[in-house]
Amino acid sequence: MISGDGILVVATKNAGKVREFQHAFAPFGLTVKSMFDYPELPDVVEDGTTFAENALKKSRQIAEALGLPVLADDSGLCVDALDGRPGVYSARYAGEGATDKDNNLKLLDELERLKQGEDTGQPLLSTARFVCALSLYDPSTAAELTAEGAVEGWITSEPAGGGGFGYDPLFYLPDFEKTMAELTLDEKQSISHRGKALRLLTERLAGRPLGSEGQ
Ligand SMILES: O=c1nc[nH]c2c1ncn2[C@H]1C[C@H](O)[C@@H](COP(=O)(O)OP(=O)(O)OP(=O)(O)O)O1
Ligand SMILES: [Mg+2]
Repeated sequence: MISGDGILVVATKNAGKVREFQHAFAPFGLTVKSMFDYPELPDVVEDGTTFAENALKKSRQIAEALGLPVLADDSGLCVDALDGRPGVYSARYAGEGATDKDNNLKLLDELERLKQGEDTGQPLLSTARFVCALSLYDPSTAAELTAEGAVEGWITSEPAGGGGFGYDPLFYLPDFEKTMAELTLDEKQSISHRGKALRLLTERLAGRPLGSEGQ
């Protein structure tokens, strides 16, 4: 068990992530708490150069502050036509404090600009992938468990869907003929970067329980 009392703390201030983690952990009888439940804790500065580095920084800082095992997620969108940007800067692509809408507008603007005004009549602008790094850190042993997942898709100039969060309305999945924002929570979890990383993490957790190093 992760914390023994049916509570799992996730070091996030993203309501969309909280919803997805709650959905994923409900079948395990775990209630998810997030940084919305601990407003007194200071923000973690995400100055790592990789998703994994930032995820560890978030899980370790919050776990040490609370004295509990903590899960953190660092994720983002890597767009091929932009050489992998915005990547680890996805949340602040349009600047510090940017909203999802600001970031989506900036992404479409940059990709349209690359076409230099040429109208191809083609809504799919570039291949892209969502990447998610998870870190579960146990402050009592300093043990860290990690997992990464990715999902491939296309950036579309025709946003669609009211589900999900972040760049989901612009992320088109050819197999579904839908954007990520048009999927249900279950569907998104079954194919998403976060869903894949979570399944890997829970497999690794089962194989090597936290708090019992060396087994
Ligand atoms: O499933 C996703 N669907 C759409 N967009 C997504 C997804 N997963 C990450 N993203 C985007 C949102 C944000 O622009 C950035 C994450 O940044 P990231 O720093 O990991 O999260 P955050 O600052 O929103 O919350 P927090 O750090 O408190 O967990 O990538
Ligand atoms: Mg963040």
